[in-house]
Amino acid sequence: MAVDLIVPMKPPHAGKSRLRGVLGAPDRADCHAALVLALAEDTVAAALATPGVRRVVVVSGDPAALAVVRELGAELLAEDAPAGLNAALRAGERLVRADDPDAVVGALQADLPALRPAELAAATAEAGRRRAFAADRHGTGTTLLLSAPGEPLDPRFGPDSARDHARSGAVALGLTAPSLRADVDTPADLDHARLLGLGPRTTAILATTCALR
Ligand SMILES: Nc1nc2c(ncn2[C@@H]2O[C@H](COP(=O)(O)OP(=O)(O)OP(=O)(O)O)[C@@H](O)[C@H]2O)c(=O)[nH]1
Ligand SMILES: C=C(OP(=O)(O)O)C(=O)O
Repeated sequence: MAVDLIVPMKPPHAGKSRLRGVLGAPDRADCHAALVLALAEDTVAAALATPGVRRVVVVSGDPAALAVVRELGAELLAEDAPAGLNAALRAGERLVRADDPDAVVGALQADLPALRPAELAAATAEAGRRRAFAADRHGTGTTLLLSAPGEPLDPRFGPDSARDHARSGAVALGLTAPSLRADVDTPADLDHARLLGLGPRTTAILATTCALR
């Protein structure tokens, strides 16, 4: 069954605060924003390359970031005023359901730079027609939430979202899929994703533009 994915993305200079200073000198805000954008680009590129993924809609309030992911082939939904992650996801869900009320809608985090299309495809296959989620490698956060066909996504991202998605009735996916579970919030997460194999854009930022400190 085809899946329409919503990818929420804060303006790169504002997002991923726990990674601030990991690149360049501590005051290199441009390095930080470039890294956050590269994480999202690699995530979006992998999602677009995944069999069974029909649409990838990026929701953001940052026009420059949206222009970059449009080049990759993503659709865009501009966020007028920041209303939070779950509100951004619900806006994306309304957009895709207007075209196909029976769609399977998914929320995919924008910080999965090691994501492999085969692992994302395996996750959607395991979900089948059930509302389901993939917890992050720590077991506390959520990297992917899928709706049942035509049913509400009901996103509950935030602290301990894996617990909240399970309590709300979503099925916890059991597949290993390490690249799908490797979201990057901290320098340790970035090291972990490097071991799995980063996508080309994040690799380039680390290698050329802003060397690791
Ligand atoms: N469009 C949109 N995306 C959001 C919003 N809040 C968070 N996100 C995105 O949701 C995803 C998960 O959020 P977090 O992992 O907490 O990322 P973050 O807020 O950038 O990170 P920290 O500053 O370290 O907490 C990231 O891809 C964010 O860019 C929001 O208000 N709007
Ligand atoms: C908001 C979330 O992301 P993170 O844990 O990466 O901050 C979440 O997992 O629900």
